Amino acid sequence: MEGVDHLASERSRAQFDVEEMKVVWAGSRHALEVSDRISRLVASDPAFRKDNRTSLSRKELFKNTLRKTAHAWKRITELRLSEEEASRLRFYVDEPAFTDLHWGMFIPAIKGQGTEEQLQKWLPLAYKMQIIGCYAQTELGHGSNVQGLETTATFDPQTDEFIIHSPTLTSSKWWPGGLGKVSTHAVIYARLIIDGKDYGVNGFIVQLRSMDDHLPLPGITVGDIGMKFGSGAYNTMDNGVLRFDHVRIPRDQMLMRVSQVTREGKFVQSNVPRQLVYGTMVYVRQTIVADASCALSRAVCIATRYSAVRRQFGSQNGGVETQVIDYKTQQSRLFPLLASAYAFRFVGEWLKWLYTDVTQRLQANDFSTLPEAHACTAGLKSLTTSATADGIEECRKLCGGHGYLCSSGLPELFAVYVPACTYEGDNIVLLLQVARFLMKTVSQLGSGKKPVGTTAYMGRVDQLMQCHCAVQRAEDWLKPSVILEAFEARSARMSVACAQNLTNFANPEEGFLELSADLTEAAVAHCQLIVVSKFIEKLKQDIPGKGVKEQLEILCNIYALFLLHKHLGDFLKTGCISPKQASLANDQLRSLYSQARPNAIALVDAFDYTDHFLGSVLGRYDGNVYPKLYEEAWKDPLNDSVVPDGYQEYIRPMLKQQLRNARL
Ligand SMILES: CCCCCCCC/C=C\CCCCCCCCCCCCCCCC(=O)SCCNC(=O)CCNC(=O)[C@H](O)C(C)(C)COP(=O)(O)OP(=O)(O)OC[C@H]1O[C@@H](n2cnc3c(N)ncnc32)[C@H](O)[C@@H]1OP(=O)(O)O
Ligand SMILES: Cc1cc2nc3c(=O)[nH]c(=O)nc-3n(C[C@H](O)[C@H](O)[C@H](O)COP(=O)(O)OP(=O)(O)OC[C@H]3O[C@@H](n4cnc5c(N)ncnc54)[C@H](O)[C@@H]3O)c2cc1C
Repeated sequence: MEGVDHLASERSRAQFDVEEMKVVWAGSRHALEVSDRISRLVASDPAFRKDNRTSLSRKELFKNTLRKTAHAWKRITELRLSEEEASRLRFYVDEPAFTDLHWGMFIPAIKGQGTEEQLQKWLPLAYKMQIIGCYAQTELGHGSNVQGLETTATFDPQTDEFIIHSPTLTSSKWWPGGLGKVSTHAVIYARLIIDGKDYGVNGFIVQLRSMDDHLPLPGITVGDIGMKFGSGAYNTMDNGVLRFDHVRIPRDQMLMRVSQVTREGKFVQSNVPRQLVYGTMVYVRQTIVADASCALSRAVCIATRYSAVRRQFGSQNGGVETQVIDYKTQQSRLFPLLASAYAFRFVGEWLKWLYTDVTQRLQANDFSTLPEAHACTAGLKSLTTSATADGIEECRKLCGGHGYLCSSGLPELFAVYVPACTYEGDNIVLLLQVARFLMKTVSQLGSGKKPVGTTAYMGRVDQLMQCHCAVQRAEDWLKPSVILEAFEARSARMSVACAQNLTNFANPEEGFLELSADLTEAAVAHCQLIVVSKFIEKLKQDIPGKGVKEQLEILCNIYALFLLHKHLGDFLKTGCISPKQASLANDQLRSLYSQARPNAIALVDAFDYTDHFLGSVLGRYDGNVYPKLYEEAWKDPLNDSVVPDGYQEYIRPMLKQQLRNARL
């Protein structure tokens, strides 16, 4: 039935003001207005149609993305959209494209690592898209180990140029998005060689293709690396391969904020830390955390709406069957994901603040918070993307068989999202970075250096090593101070245990390798503490709107107690809580699920996603799932003809053969 809201009765049960929750989710009333307006603009523009993506060939798909990108850019310039509006437009168009790397990495790399003159020369061209750039760091042989990159940039004092060269097959640049078919320029990471001496990896701006006919410039071999996981999905992106054969670039195309090479070929290290060469990754990891809440909330929105529509079993005397959302098992799988989406939203907001703060400090030559910013962005990128990728797959299963159909929107969402666990730093490699930071923090505890920021709790390590959880009744688990202490004690005890175990090794690096699995678990505990504590901090703010804060408190408690339940081994092993307290936490969690139940649909409505953006028959706002699923099936190209192509060649002869055999 068109026009009927099948979820109306669900919506009428909400105990809070959904419009106010939309403001909280968007970040501000202004952000909500922008999001709302731009999402409708995209949804109403046929050029941004995306329901045919999974059935296009790679070539059609890619050309389609080029068309959409050109159209998007035209609309952005015609409507004079602000940076905020353009970035919302990119979000709602919902298609990975070379522009992501141009705006998301190429420009930030120049901004972060270029000198004033370099910014003035390159940024205006890039902002007007008169050049298109990508970020070419990873090679066939090395991705995680950036110091292992093999591409060389050798200074030639005769001509005042660098010679960019790929000395081996494994030095071929491999993966950069936008490189394969589109980019005219790239920020290339290469080993700087002067007079035979290796000065490590630095960034260089290199032109790749002619501005006249788009052909690769002399000495450059470039192409796409081939089809990736899933249909549609990330195949809209031209991830590329690139080789250099002694390509010359002027000296002033080395990004020289961190280190410089003079006309005489002298290497000069600025007073900024070398780690700033890795600065673009810090920036992008922070955006990836914010994006995790978007991808997870989208999957959760689909699974929640569908779980309220879907009925199985439980019919009494011929009455209606039970909505699957009413099963406690469904709630215990779905509601923690709903809570995680909100948790990641708020930690993403906080991380954006942290990044802005560190950037301002860097501009004033204060580098003190860079290690903390690196550890937080690396750890939270790892934690949130792993949880989101797993969460999307769980949402698919929560939708039963229909979740496996492309029309549910979940397979493509998973395929697009899952590489986030690998790109911008493999999630395990990033956790090991956090672990190094934690071990350093623990080792400095005795030195009088007070830990600050997200490790400030380590300053109370003596108390945290001995404290006893005060929970006696299930309701005690609702106290933020109780939750915080349990998470802080767990994290501190796990880090201290690793640090103590490391002392058993004569060689600390050997010890680090041997204990790396334990170290990643300590890093996860620390990152989960950050997410929980930032959710709790958010609730200390003034949050207007009837019932809004109460719902967020329920979600915060679900998030924390779900983690406690999932990682019970950690909490029990480190003696932070007793088995009895664990069981009380579980009782409380069940009660929280019951409290979340009547609000579930409204809590996903607060994401304010259009049906166009969700791209899911199961997640439709009106819940009119079955007629639309039925309709969608008939649109499949296989149903263009009643009798399939190939019948005459393959089916008919087989059937005839069976008939002959039967007669024999
Ligand atoms: C179709 C329609 C379109 C419409 C469009 C219209 C137009 C749109 C307009 C606007 C739109 C705007 C859109 C924007 C969209 C943005 C989206 C962006 C999406 C991006 C997608 C992502 C793609 C993926 C890209 C990549 O993957 S790039 C490659 C990333 N590679 C890695 O991450 C490599 C991982 N490895 C490492 O990071 C390091 O090598 C290592 C693991 C850290 C090891 O380093 P090293 O060998 O040096 O070792 P250590 O000894 O461990 O470290 C030395 C010290 O350095 C410290 N450290 C390390 N890293 C950092 C760091 N990053 N920052 C600071 N410090 C760091 C470390 O802690 C050590 O310190 P110490 O004190 O202990 O010595
Ligand atoms: C879709 C996509 C887009 C990308 N876009 C870009 C781009 O635009 N530009 C760019 O430069 N790159 C890009 N990349 C490359 C990406 O950044 C790397 O693939 C990523 O950093 C992982 O590195 P790797 O492939 O070398 O993995 P590897 O490091 O080879 O990982 C393989 C396995 O080894 C493990 N491992 C590695 N090192 C350690 C260690 N020290 N301790 C324990 N375990 C370890 C990992 O956990 C993993 O399980 C992209 C990749 C993908 C998938």
